[in-house]
Amino acid sequence: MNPQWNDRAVLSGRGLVKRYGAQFALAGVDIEVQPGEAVAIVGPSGSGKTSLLHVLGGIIKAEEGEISLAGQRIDQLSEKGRSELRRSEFGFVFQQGMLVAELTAEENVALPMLLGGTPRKRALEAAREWLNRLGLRGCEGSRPGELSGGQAQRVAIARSLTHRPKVIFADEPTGSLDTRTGKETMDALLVAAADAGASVLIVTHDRELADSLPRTVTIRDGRIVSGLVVA
Ligand SMILES: Nc1ncnc2c1ncn2[C@@H]1O[C@H](COP(=O)(O)OP(=O)(O)OP(=O)(O)O)[C@@H](O)[C@H]1O
Repeated sequence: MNPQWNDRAVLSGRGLVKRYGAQFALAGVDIEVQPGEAVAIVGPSGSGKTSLLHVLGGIIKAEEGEISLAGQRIDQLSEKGRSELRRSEFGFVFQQGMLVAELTAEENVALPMLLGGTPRKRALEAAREWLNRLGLRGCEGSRPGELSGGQAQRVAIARSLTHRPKVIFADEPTGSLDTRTGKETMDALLVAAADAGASVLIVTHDRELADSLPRTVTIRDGRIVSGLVVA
């Protein structure tokens, strides 16, 4: 391991480069996330925010650079290894909850656990507990089409946390909600993540939301221009 890396960081990226043809989505990004830390990632449209989230979360591979999770290199994992990592160590919340329409709220939340081999009864119990923590008691049997936008995002948040991931990656998680519901949903995400001891990386266009987090990283043209250092 590079001796300059901070042992405390739960997630580190060094020299990350991601290209699409001649276009640099990431042009050499260094970033460190501490355990339990909540970090906003802001920047103009097309600056590389989603690319950074996807590279760090193992959804896509960078062409260059090193990524480390709790001190272990993860950037050289195979597709299968990255898929297992995403399922066991990371949680994801997207702008549209991406819930499975045919499944109930509790089945949606239980899904990552079921895929990870947890017995159905135990997975559903844990799912109900998380739904309860996110203020969704009574919605366990509802399907996504029967939920409001804010409720659906809370289900997605519960789903991202049930397997106790080290890091949650959230891409515009409140982008499709009205301001008040967005703020309530964001608060719910931050409280639940803190409860679970997970770090959170949140891509957002919402300045107010970003300012409410302890640390904001600004990215421009694929490079971090501020917020590199932990406050
Ligand atoms: N799949 C892709 N194919 C080609 N180019 C891409 C692809 N994904 C991203 N890019 C390009 O990479 C650059 C960074 O895109 P990215 O989506 O990471 O930015 P962003 O900051 O998340 O943008 P936005 O705020 O609009 O979502 C942009 O120039 C974009 O056009």
